[in-house]
Amino acid sequence: VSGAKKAKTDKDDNNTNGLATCRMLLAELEAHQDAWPFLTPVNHKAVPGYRKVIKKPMDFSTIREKLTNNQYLNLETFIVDVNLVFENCERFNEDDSEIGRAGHRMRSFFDKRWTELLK
Ligand SMILES: Cc1nnc(-c2cnn(C)c2N)n1CCCn1ccnc1
Repeated sequence: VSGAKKAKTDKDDNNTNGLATCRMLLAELEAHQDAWPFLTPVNHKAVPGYRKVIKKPMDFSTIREKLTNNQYLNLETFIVDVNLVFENCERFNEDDSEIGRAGHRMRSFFDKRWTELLK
C-alpha cells in the first residue's frame, strides 16, 4: 500500500539517537594509546580501597557491552558513562601519576571529539 508507514529503525534514519556516533566515539577511545588503564574493569580485589572509594566503577569494555546490549537510550546517556570513567580516575589517582595523566589526556581527547562530531 503506498504511503504505508515503514517501521522506524536507526539503519533508516541517519544516526537516530546518536547511536552511530556512540559506536564511532567508543572505537576511537578503545584505540587511543592512553586507553590502557580503562580498557577493562579495575580489579577491585587487587586494588586496595577501590571498591570503597569508587561507588560506580566504569570502563570501556563495560560501555562496549552496554552499547551492544542496547542499554544506551541516546548519546547523552553514553556520555554520562564515559565521563564516569574519567571522574573515577581523577578521584582515585594523583594528577601527577601515569594513570592520572592518561585519564586527563583521554578526557580532553573525548571532549574534543564529541564536540567536533556534534557540530
Ligand atoms: C582505571 C584505574 N584507576 N586506578 C587504577 C589502578 C589500578 N591499580 N592501581 C594501583 C590503580 N591506581 N586503574 C586501573 C589501571 C589498570 N591497569 C593498571 C595497569 N595496567 C592496567
